[in-house]
Amino acid sequence: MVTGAPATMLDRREELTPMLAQYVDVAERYDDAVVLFRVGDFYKAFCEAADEVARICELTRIEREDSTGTYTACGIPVDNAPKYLKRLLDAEYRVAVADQVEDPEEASGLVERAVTQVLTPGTVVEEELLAAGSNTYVACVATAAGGSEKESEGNPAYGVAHVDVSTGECAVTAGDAAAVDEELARIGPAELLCGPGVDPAVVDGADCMRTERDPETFEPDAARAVLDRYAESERFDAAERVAAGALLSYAEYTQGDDGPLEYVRRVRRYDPRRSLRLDATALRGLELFENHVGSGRTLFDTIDETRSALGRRRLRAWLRRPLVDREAIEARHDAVAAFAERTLVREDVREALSAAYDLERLAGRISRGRADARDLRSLHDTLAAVPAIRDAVADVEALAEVRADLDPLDDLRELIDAAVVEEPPQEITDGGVIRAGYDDELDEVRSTAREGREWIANLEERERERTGIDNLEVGYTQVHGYFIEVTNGQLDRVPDDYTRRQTLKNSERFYTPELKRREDEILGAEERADAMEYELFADLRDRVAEESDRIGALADAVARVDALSALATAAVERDYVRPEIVAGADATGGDTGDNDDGIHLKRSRHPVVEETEPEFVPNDADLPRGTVALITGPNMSGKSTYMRQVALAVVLSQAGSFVPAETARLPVVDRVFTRVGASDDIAGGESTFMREMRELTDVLHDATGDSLVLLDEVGRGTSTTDGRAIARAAVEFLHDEAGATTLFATHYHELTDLADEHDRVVNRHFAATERDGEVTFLHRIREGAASSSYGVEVADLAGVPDSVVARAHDLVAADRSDAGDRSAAGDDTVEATPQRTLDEIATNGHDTSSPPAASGSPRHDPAVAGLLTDLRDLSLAETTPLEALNSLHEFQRRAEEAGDVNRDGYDDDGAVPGGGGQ
Ligand SMILES: Nc1ncnc2c1ncn2[C@@H]1O[C@H](COP(=O)(O)OP(=O)(O)OP(=O)(O)O)[C@@H](O)[C@H]1O
Repeated sequence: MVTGAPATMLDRREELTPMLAQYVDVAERYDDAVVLFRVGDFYKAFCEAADEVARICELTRIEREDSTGTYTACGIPVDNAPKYLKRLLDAEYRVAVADQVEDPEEASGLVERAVTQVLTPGTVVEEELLAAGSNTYVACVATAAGGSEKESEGNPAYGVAHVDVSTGECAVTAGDAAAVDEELARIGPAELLCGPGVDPAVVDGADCMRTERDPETFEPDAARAVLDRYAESERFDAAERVAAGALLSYAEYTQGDDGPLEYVRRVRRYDPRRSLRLDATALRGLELFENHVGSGRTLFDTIDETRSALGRRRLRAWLRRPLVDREAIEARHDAVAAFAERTLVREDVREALSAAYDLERLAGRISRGRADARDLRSLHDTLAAVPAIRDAVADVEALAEVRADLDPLDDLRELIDAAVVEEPPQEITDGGVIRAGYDDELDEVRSTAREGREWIANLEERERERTGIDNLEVGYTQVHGYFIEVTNGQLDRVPDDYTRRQTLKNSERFYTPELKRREDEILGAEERADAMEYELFADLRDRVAEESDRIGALADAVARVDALSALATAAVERDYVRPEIVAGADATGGDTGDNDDGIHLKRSRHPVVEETEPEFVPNDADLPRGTVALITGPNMSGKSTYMRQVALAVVLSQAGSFVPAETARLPVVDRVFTRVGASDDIAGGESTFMREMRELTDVLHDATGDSLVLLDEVGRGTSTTDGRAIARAAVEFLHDEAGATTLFATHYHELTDLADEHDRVVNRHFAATERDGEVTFLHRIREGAASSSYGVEVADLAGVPDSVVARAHDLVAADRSDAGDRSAAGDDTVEATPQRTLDEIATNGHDTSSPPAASGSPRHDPAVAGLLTDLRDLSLAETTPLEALNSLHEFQRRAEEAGDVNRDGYDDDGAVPGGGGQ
């Protein structure tokens, strides 16, 4: 990274021109950033920095020459800066913008320049660089003592703070290492600061830019001094104080170090346990906001019917932190129901919301003194939309609370309307912003200018009359100002009071003393009017900024209305039902009633899959509290989808939404745990199995009787024996110790006998049918355990060569009949299902010419048994196609050796490398 002052300039510092010396001074002070230096209409970088900026922004470098020699420069046009700034931020650069801080025309000598802001990925405020519907956060993790000593007894080890500099939202919490990981996953910061003493492993999961700060800003006293400017420091834990203080000091630094950020109006302290806990694994596994496979659609995309950026951010926050307070959940359901039942109210509100601008970010720009006249007009237009929203919800009792908060701020709206013209220009320094009638003095100055212009407009006619020169003309040029033009033929009629101004080929231009006086008057008046307008505007902006608390409260209400009406729209359009929240259930520790307080869904659907699956099959879920449901069934039969849809119903319900089902009775869950397939892709440096075990550890440590646990094929990353043992032990623990409601999808059919020994373990399975040799998945959940997994059929569907499929069928059939023998002998109990067994399916429609299994057949040979075990244990997820072929080749060889092979009919294409004895 090329930051700070270019080395080549430092080397010859004494020789630099004053401007470049100024550049080097600034660049030295901001040595962690690339400095963009305002020169005329460009932001410039020089020497090495110029090379880097040119490379990243794809701009041309130019060679400059001055008295001190040649150097390279690169300029970003000021008018088009955001586009290039974005590229620099994307390349993980911090950008210090050094602006001219005095008027170049008034400067004597070198114009003074200073860094007015430091742009970083987490602290940008430029509208063009921000995603409208999501927040951009910078977060900070710090220890209580700023790293100089270990945290004091009993207090949480880490503080985690985050701030959105564009809206001023700032919050802080504290917790242990696991809580930090979970919070960072929920916050999803664009940039992260870490205090000294923070174990790097703690913040390992955050995938964002890291920013180094001076360790001094994490000193408890220094941090407290900063936090004091924003909040009552005593309210916070020691670690929270350090995290919030250091973070706000960084936020101030990025905004030009002008002192406290007015628009950070409060520092909210929160307890993550007051919301449904979803850690990084759950957020990913349930695909709430990210989905890298399949359709790429997420739950949020599916239900996002918001009309404003404000509402979109709110809905996102609701989904990220669903509630655990039953009353609060029901209050949201009441409001959503009210909107859902009243189509007209909903439509009126949504139409009015469409006119709303992003109040939070407008308020931020106004407080920062960055708002232009158009921003104030946008605020006006948004305020003007509020009465319509209020009127629409007037008679709806469930919306009374939010209605009360919808203060249209009439005084502010009227003030802006009286002051600012309807369509103001972008620039606030060139006049044309303030309405006539707003300020007497301005009106007078303007009328002086107007009268002057009128006097000039009539001058031509008056002078023609006075001089008798018929073709005399009055005109104006930028350079020479007003003039009276007389053609050469008429020059002898020019009166004495005309003074020559300019000679042209066929004419002369003159002025009179009165014309000169008027001209000065007009120009002076216009200049004064512009300056007065700017002052009046800045004053108006300050007055509006003083109301930022009220604007903030209104923004909050508008965001709520938008999110609630969006949830209602999603519910109506997608046929969701209001969940009944089970009495007595309250994950905050309230009484948890009787056995009936579990999850009960009738004909539930997966909200995202049903959008793309034209014939989605709804399924019931009846899971009394503490039930452990073992779900078996073929691959691709719908197990994962089912488990996720149950969890999504819970998440949606607690976020305040209705749920995709015919009826729903749901408890309040404290935490959703997942160990589902998605993490396989992101195992990173760890083995898949290690990752799986880590996730399982979290579940087993933290799940409670109020938790919902989804486990998908736990144990498959290791050998069958170990995997099965781990899976069984985990189920027993969840049932006996944690008491968590659990959905456990597994291919270990042996586990299904757990239902015989444990009260709350139940077996469910997904069935498939077979017609004309083809397997059809019914996607329907049934009582009992599945008999087999149809993995071979799925291999067939996926296009595995016929010979391999046929051979696999044979091997499975052999293994099955083997198991059947054992089962008959009483050493393996598999609950039978009404479905046909795989053996039947496998041998029906495929030319499996292996001999029928019988006691004493070669399959009982230890060599064959070993072969079968190895075949089963082969982890396909971790095997490359080439390795698979080699393994297959090896299996064939061993099978042949065992003398139990009938390869006729399997060798059609002889595709095995090395020939395998063909
Ligand atoms: N209820 C349903 N109705 C219609 N289609 C469904 C249903 N459930 C799942 N599907 C479809 O079946 C496919 C497989 O589903 P899913 O991934 O849930 O199966 P699975 O049993 O978990 O498979 P595996 O054991 O291989 O992980 C999905 O892509 C989905 O499109």
